[in-house]
Amino acid sequence: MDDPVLLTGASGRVGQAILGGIADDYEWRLLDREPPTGDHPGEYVVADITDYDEVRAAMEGVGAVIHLAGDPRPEAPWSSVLENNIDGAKTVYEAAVDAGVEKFVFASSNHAVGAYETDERTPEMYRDHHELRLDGTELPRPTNLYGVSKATGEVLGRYYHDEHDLDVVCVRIGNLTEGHPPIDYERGQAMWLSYRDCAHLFDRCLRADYDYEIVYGISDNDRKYYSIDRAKDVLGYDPQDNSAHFEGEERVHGPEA
Ligand SMILES: NC(=O)C1=CN([C@@H]2O[C@H](COP(=O)(O)OP(=O)(O)OC[C@H]3O[C@@H](n4cnc5c(N)ncnc54)[C@H](O)[C@@H]3O)[C@@H](O)[C@H]2O)C=CC1
Ligand SMILES: O=C1O[C@H](COP(=O)(O)O)[C@@H](O)[C@H](O)[C@H]1O
Repeated sequence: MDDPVLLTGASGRVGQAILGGIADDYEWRLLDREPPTGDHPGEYVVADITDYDEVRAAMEGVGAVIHLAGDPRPEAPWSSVLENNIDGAKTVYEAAVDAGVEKFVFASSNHAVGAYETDERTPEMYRDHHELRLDGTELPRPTNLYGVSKATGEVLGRYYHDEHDLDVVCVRIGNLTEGHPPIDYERGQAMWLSYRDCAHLFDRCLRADYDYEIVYGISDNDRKYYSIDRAKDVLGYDPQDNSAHFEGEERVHGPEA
C-alpha cells in the first residue's frame, strides 16, 4: 500500500494499538475529532466524521481506510450511535467511494452478535471445552443499540461493496485489553484481542486481497466462541497471543501482549 492510509478514531484505544505496532509501515493520515495529545506519525486531521466535506478533504489521495471513529460504549444511547456510528460510518464510506479508495476496513464489534450468548449457552460457551463457533456467516443478533449500529455499519459496507466496488472487511473486534486478558471475566478472556494481535490483524486487512468479508478479531484464545479461521484463510492472520497463557495479572508466556 503506497498511498496514505486514513485512520479514523486514531486517538482512541484501537487506533493506538494499531499505531503501536505498525506506525512505521505506512504513510498515515490520522483523523479524530479530538486534537493530538503527543507525537504521532504522519498528518493529523481534526475533523468530525459526520461532516462530509471535512472527511472528503481528508480522503484525497488515500488508498485505504481503517474506520474506527465512533461511540464505542455498549450502553450508548440511540442519539449518539445514530449520529456517530451510523451516519458517521455512512459518511466515511461515501467519501471513500467518491475519492476512489480501494480498501475499507470497518471496526465492527462482538456486540453485533451478542444475543447468541443465550442464558442456555452461558457461561459454558465461554469455556474451552465448548464447541460453538460463530464464523461471520451468521446473521447479526445485537444485544444493544450500539450493536445495532455496528451491524448497520457492516450492512453499509455490503452496499458500498456491491454497488460501488469498494473492497470491505468488517472486523468484529472482541475485547481489546493491553498487557493481559481481562481478569475474572470469562467472556472477556474468550474474546480477548491483544494489542500486538490487533496491530497485526489490521496490517493484514491492509495487505490482503478480498471482496467483502466479516471476520472476528480475537487472539488465538483456548477459550473461544468466535472462529478465526476466516481471518487466517482470507487475511493471513497469524495471532501470537492466547488468554490461556495468563493467570490473573501474571504473564506466563510471550512478550508484550
Ligand atoms: N476497544 C474495544 O475493545 C472494541 C472497539 N470496537 C470498535 O472500535 C472502534 C474504536 O474503539 P475504541 O478505540 O475502543 O474507542 P475510543 O473511544 O477509545 O476511540 C474512538 C475515537 O473516535 C473518536 N470519535 C468518536 N466520534 C467521532 C466523530 N464523530 N468524529 C471523529 N472522531 C470521533 C474519539 O475522539 C476517539 O478518539 C469503535 O468503533 C468501537 O466500536 C469494537 C469492539 C471492541
Ligand atoms: O464493542 C466493544 O466491545 C468491548 C468488549 O465488550 P464488553 O461487553 O466485554 O465490555 C468493549 O469493551 C468496548 O468498549 C466496545 O466498544
